Amino acid sequence: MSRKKTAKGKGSSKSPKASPSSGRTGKGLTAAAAPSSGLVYPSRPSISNSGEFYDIAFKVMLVGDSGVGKTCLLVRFKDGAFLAGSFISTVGIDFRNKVMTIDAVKVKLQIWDTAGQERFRSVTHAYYRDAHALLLLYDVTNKASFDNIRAWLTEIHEYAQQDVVVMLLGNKADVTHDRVVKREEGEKLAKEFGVPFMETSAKSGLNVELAFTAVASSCEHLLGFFIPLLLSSLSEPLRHR
Ligand SMILES: Nc1nc2c(ncn2[C@@H]2O[C@H](COP(=O)(O)OP(=O)(O)OP(=O)(O)O)[C@@H](O)[C@H]2O)c(=O)[nH]1
Ligand SMILES: [Mg+2]
Repeated sequence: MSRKKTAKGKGSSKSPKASPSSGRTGKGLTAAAAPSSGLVYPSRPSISNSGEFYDIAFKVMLVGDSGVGKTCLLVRFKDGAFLAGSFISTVGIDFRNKVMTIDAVKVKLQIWDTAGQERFRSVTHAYYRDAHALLLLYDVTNKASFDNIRAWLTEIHEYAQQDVVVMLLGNKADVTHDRVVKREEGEKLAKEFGVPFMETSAKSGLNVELAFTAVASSCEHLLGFFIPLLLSSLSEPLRHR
């Protein structure tokens, strides 16, 4: 079943044609982006679409087979809710923003929710280049989605930046009876590829906040690089926060 999903949040793109780099030089930003990373570095705290101030922004992409729970994970993280009911497959690509505070720095995550269906793969490829981090999901109740992780990693290496942060997530960990991929198998695969791993559940909320926090923190190699610049140009209100 495949129905077109409408964008809900203020930060959502209205069509799959939204520019992959739309957050980089978005309205109100004076972005001095790193040439290779595409890091958004406002010269002073900027304001997100939701009206929240932020200091720095990262683009995170959710990728993985259709049905693994990418959209549900994003909705759980953004809205704290679970999309129960019939499966509405994502068409093209969509994004939502969320501002988090990490080490006293307001980090805006622009999270791109991609369509897992093969027919949208070329659309997704165009967005890899600008991503700072990728959350690669499989479904612990779907062996094929786990087996396809190698192919996803190959694709990531082909299209994403070399220093992109990748994290492997085994989603639907709340399901016990239909589980076909053991936690240890996920751990082993992640170890083989040298990426962090955790199991999540968009349904129960297990590790959802943690996964996004971890991925944002892992972007610290970018953040760390820019921190001296960031601190030197912070406006007074932020210093007093
Ligand atoms: N039990 C359980 N079901 C989940 C979980 N996450 C998602 N689902 C269900 O899995 C189905 C697919 O979820 P989606 O989030 O739409 O999957 P997707 O990866 O976005 O799929 P595409 O948009 O086609 O790429 C839906 O029926 C969800 O209700 C979870 O953590 N636990
Ligand atoms: Mg989806």
